[in-house]
Order: sequence, then structure tokens, then C-alpha cells
Amino acid sequence: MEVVLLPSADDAARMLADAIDALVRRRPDAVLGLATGSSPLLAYEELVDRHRRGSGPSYAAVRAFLLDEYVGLPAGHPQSYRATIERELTGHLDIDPRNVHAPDAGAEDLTDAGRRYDAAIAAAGGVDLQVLGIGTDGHLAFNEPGSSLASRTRLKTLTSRTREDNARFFGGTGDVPRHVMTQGLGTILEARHLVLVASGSGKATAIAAAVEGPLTASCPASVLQLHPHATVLVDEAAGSRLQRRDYYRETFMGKPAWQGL
Ligand SMILES: N[C@@H]1[C@@H](O)[C@H](O)[C@@H](COP(=O)(O)O)O[C@@H]1O
Repeated sequence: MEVVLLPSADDAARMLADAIDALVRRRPDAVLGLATGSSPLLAYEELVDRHRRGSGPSYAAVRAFLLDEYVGLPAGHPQSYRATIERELTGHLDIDPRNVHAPDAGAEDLTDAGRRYDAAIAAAGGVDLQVLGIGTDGHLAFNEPGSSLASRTRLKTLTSRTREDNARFFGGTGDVPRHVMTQGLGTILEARHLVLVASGSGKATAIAAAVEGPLTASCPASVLQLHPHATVLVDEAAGSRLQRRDYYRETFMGKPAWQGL
């Protein structure tokens, strides 16, 4: 795992945007794994900005798969993750909307919908780069503590902490759905490159547990330790509880720029 400590959230966002940009230039029909939530927002803004200025790549052949989706929201609800990603990213790029996929959280048979989602990702050739955030309790996508490290896309129940964390997106109310469809940790591990981005002191404990704590279902993000190509981009605040900060800095400073992430 590569841990990159950066002075600010803007620097982390730029680095994530650069990695996506470089991948799409290298592979115009790349498969992107997209996360919602506030963590990747600055990077998405950067990508949209580059696209508008004409300095970004074309996304016309790119395929994208969302990590998760709320269950029980009416189709088109502004806080559904499908609507969110369109508003924040894909709607501003030249990506074909038919190539942006989310788990079918409105399906009658959610078990089957989970299986179909995993099969669709596999049929696309697998995810090249998976963008990830982290929950304050260490959750990854909507895999709450206790989730099987081998789990597949399925129905999950949110913890009250996650529902409180996400209440800000629902006008601070208790209207956050209780259930979600989420890619499993096993599904996420199949992506070729995982890039987790986190900023702010509220994420410091979760980042330390995920990166330097034991591999455990109690901290789902610790599953990154099993992946051969995982990158963690953190600002100083989110990285403040890491013990090996000096080592991460030395490693990154000594790395040739051409190597990328
Ligand atoms: N399902 C999402 C995750 O994909 C996200 O990474 C995490 C952190 O959210 P945020 O980036 O808003 O802090 O929790 C959300 O509930």
C-alpha cells in the first residue's frame, strides 16, 4: 500500500484527478469505479474543470460503476447516488449516460440485483481504478463494520452513526434510508487499482485503523491491506494519527515523478 501525505485536501484531489486523467488517456475505454460522498468531490470538480477547458481527455468510451446506492428512494431522488454522480461528475463530461451504472436498488429481488451487478462489472472487464472514501467508522462503500471481507454486492443495513454522518445530505433530518445496496469488499478488491482519498481530522482515527491497524472486518477499510495496488491519499489532518508518517514522506519524496500512482 502506498500512503501519500499531502498538505491539503486540494493537493489530494489534484493527485486523484491526475490518476484518473492519465488512466483515461492511456485507456480511452477505461472502467472507472466511482464513489459518492464528500471525499472525492474536489477531484471531480477538477476533472469537470479540465474537461470544460478542453485540457482533459474524452470520456466518450469510458464505462463507470458506482460503489453503492440507497434502497427506498424514489427514482430520480436528488440524494440517490445515481442522481448525485450525474450532478457532480458524469453529467458534465462527454460520457454516455448508458455507460454509468449503479446497483439496481429498486429491484424486487435485491439478491439477484447484487449478482447481476457483479456480473456486469466482470462483463465490462473489471474496474481499472476504484475511487474510495472512508466512513468515520472505517466503512468502505456501505460495508459497515462486521462486513465479510469476501462479501459481494448485496443489501446492507446502515449503522446509526453512518445515518447521522449522512443526515447532512438530507437537510439534517432522519430521512436517511436505513438500507442500501453496496459492492462487497470482495467485489471492491477485484478492481485493479484502489485509490482512497480522505481529508480532515474526523477521518484520522479511521485512516490509522485502516492503514496501520489489524486486518479485520471491524474496520472494513483495512481490507486495502490485502490489495496489491492500493493508494491512500490523505491531507495532514486525516493522516495525523498515522505512526509511520516519516516513512511515507520519505518514500513518496524519493519516487520518480514518471512513476505515477
Ligand atoms: N457510502 C459512502 C461512502 O462511499 C463514502 O466513502 C463514505 C464517506 O463519506 P464522505 O466522503 O462524505 O465523508 O460514506 C458514504 O456514506
